[in-house]
Parts: sequence; structure tokens; C-alpha cells
Amino acid sequence: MKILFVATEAAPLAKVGGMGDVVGTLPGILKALGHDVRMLMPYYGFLNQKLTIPAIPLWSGSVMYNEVEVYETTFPTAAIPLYLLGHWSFATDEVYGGEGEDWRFTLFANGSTEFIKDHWKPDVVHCHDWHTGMIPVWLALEPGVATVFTIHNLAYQGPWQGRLRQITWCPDPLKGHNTLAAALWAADQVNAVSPTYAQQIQTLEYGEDVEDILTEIAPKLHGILNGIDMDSYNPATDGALVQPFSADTLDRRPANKLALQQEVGLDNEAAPFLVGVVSRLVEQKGIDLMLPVLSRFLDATDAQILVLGTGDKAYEAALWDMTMDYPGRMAVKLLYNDSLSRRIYGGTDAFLMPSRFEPCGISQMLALRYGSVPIVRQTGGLTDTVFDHDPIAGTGNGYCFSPYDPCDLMGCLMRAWEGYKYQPQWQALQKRGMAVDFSWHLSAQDYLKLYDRAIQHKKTTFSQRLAQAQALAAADSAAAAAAATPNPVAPASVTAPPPTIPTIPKP
Ligand SMILES: Nc1ncnc2c1ncn2[C@@H]1O[C@H](COP(=O)(O)OP(=O)(O)O[C@H]2O[C@H](CO)[C@@H](O)[C@H](O)[C@H]2O)[C@@H](O)[C@H]1O
Repeated sequence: MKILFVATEAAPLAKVGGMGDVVGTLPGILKALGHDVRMLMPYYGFLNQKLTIPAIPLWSGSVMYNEVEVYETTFPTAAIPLYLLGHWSFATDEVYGGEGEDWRFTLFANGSTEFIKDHWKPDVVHCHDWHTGMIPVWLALEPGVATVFTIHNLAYQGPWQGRLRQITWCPDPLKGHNTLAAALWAADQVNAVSPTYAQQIQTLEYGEDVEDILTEIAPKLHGILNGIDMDSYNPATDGALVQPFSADTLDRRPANKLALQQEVGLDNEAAPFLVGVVSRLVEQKGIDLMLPVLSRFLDATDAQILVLGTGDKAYEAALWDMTMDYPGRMAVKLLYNDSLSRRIYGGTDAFLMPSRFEPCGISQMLALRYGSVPIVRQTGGLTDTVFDHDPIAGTGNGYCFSPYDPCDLMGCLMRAWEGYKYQPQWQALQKRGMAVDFSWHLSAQDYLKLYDRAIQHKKTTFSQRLAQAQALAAADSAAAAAAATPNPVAPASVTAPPPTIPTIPKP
């Protein structure tokens, strides 16, 4: 099968969050299964430092009154053809941000569509999040190319119809009130990144105002759990750790805790319960819930907290301020650092992720893989991957709470802190987490089935879609013709001179 991934992130080249992990790993797995997989992403300014990119473009075209070019290179970790769509607006050091973001990524989606139609037509185009949302819209009437749209984060939906009409020509009528909604209607298949989240987004609580569309498209909506890159994220071989370890050599793990404490300025002791956070600091991740609870937890226990993340300035400031009250017991690193994140997964005792909502979550899976016991709120993909520890039965792989409530989070943290005191049981808990197979192999099979469904859907609905579009176009041109025709000649009764009234002869 010929498959093209189109996305704005792909680790290790460009990663802001979990979407980068997915797009950076899944194509390589599918290629290893024998498929012709290629990738297309924006040509960011920083890519020249990471890749060898030819000076001469492979393709060039014109979109939204702008010239764009596509350069071909190779995706480094999987030896896959990588197409980079170049335009001056992508020559920045950041993936996201800036005022023209909606324009820039609409240009990316439209340019990608032209490239697909013109240069390489795969069987399936796999689109990720709103940035690529216009691709399924444009390809809906392109025979032989099916589309799959993956929702990594429903909270971000792209430009609305009115704005879209300002920046690009839109099919009329565009089905859907913004880019993401239009993609939900137009794509041949849609999936969310965990089974639970695929159900939750059909409800008012999690639907982000598109729950009605999601309910209506339910027959083509699926939930496929993300995997992780088990080779790159392997505590037994990870060069970022001072002391690599495995489930069989857990006795080597504490060296990583001590080195981590020293690196970030925490008191250098083995005994305190060290809780880590690696996260985008945004509302989704439950930072507002965490803030008031952390200080109480630190007051009530001997625990230590370490946070690595960037995001909303208010959260950054609040976390930073809190460190002043707990010298040696709380450290906050307001930066993006892949190597430090690995040392946090490999050196902390527990990993906190109290998300308000979570489409899947990669971080809790990485924590489990590295023996850091997750403490999570049961929502979305966290429900599908972390199971509450029952010390009597000896089951579960983490600590879970459910209501989005400070008391519930506090209770859960206290349970974990208590549990840590019983080291033999704690190590059994760590080992259960490390034994879970989060490799992509199962989910890759599910994606292949989804691609087949998309191809079938395209075949069975194409003639109907085409007929609808032709009927719309015919109605449009009839209306336009009627508006352009001059008034018909007025009937004779109107144009004829008024009848003369016969004069009655005088008697
Ligand atoms: N400051 C920092 N320094 C270094 N590394 C950092 C970092 N902040 C975050 N990361 C890394 O970014 C990734 C975060 O992935 P998640 O899936 O947990 O969340 P995210 O919300 O970004 O992803 C969205 O997309 C993914 C993919 O579908 C879904 O799993 C998820 O639920 C959805 O919200 C992890 O690899 C983590 O280590």
C-alpha cells in the first residue's frame, strides 16, 4: 500500500508534544511491514541543521497566490522519503506560534494537496490534526486517493469558515464550521488516539463543540491506542541515563535518582519519594488542579517534586514561585529538553499526570517503561493504559483517581507516598509497569485495517459525492445564469399603448 503521512511534527526532527512521537515512529513500523510509506512536513528553518537537503526543489507550485516548493530528503530514523514543503513563512525556529499560524498551515495543507495531485498519488493520505484539515476536503473529489484524519487534540480546531474564506478559496458550501470540523466530514475515516477518548469526544463534556458531528460520523470514527518507540525509549540502552537498567536490574536504577537530584538542585538523598512531571504546561494537563495540591503534599510529607515543561506563562510563574518555598524539595525546569525528560522518567519514583482530558498520552507510557510509577486521572487514554494498584491482589501498574477534584488528587498522591514505603511491593509494581508492551506493532495492524476501510469508503462513496458536487455546481451555474439574463421582453399587454376610449357621438 502507498501511504503518505502529512503532519507538522515528526520526532526527532520537529517535536513539540506527543503528535511528534507518533508521526516520527509509526511510518517506520509500517515501512518495515512492507508498505511504501513517505512523509510530508513543512520545511522549518531549523531543519537544515539536522538534515542534508538538496538546493534544487523536486516540485514547485502556486497556492494562495504564493510560490511553494517541495524538496526531497530522507527521514533519518527510518530511511523513508521525506518531502519538505518550503515557503518563507516556515523559515522560523519555532514550529508553532506567531500571528500568521492559521494562514501558514492552511498554505501547508493546500500546497500539500497540490503536490499530492501533481506529483505522488498514494492510496491513502494520513493527515494529523487541524493543520492538515483542508487536505481531506480538497481530496474528497480526487479519485483513487483515500484520506484518514487522526485527532491528536480536539481542543485545537484551526481557522473558522469566515477566516478561511478570507485566506483561501473554499468549496461552497464548506461542510463544517472550521478546518477540523470540515476534515471530520470530508475524511474517509477518522480516528482518535485511544478507544476511551474516541467515545468521550462524542459527549458534551469532551466534544469541544463538535460532539454532534462526531456522533453523526460515528460509523467511520475509531479509537486506536498510540504506541511508543520501544527502541529509542529503552532504559537498558538509553545513553541519557547515568546508569542504564532493566526490570531485572532494578537495583541499578537508584543511581539515576541521585544523579538527577544533583543535576536539578534537589536534596541528594535516596529516601524521599521523588515525583516527576514532564508536560506542556497547559490547562489540558491539569496544572490548575496540581498547583494547590502540590504545596499541601509537600507540607504533609517528605516528598520531592520535579517539573519539566513549558507553556502558559501563568502556570510557569506559579510553579517557579512555589520552588522558593521548598528549597531542595521542589525544582522546576521551564524548558524543552529531551535528554532531561529521559532522566526524569528513569530517575523519579513516580510520574504525575492529572490531566483534565487526555486523547492518549505518551508520557505515562514512557514513565511505565522506565519504572516511574504513574499517578494519573482516569480520563481518555490514561484509562486505557494505567490501572489502579491493588496492594492486596498485587494487581495494577499505577495510582488512579477520577473526579477532577483537589481532594481526590491529594488522596491519590498520599496513597502512592504510603505505597512507596513498602519497597518489595513497590518494585513488583514497577516491574508490572515495565512489562507492558506499548510497542506499535498491534496498533500498526489497526491502522492498516483503517487504511483499507478508507480505501473501500472512497470507492463506495466517490460516485455519490461526485454526483452531489455536480448537482451543486449545476444549481450554482443555473442561479448565476438566471441572475445574469436581462429582463424578458414585456408582454404586449404591457407595452401596447393604452386603449383609446371611443368618443360617443353626441346625439
Ligand atoms: N518540556 C519538555 N521537554 C522534553 N520533552 C517534553 C517536554 N514536554 C513534553 N515532552 C514530551 O512530549 C511528549 C508528550 O506527549 P503526550 O502524548 O503525553 O502529550 P501531548 O499533549 O503533547 O500530545 C497530544 O498528542 C499525543 C499523540 O497522539 C496524545 O498522546 C496526547 O494525548 C495529546 O494531548 C512526551 O514524549 C514528553 O516526554
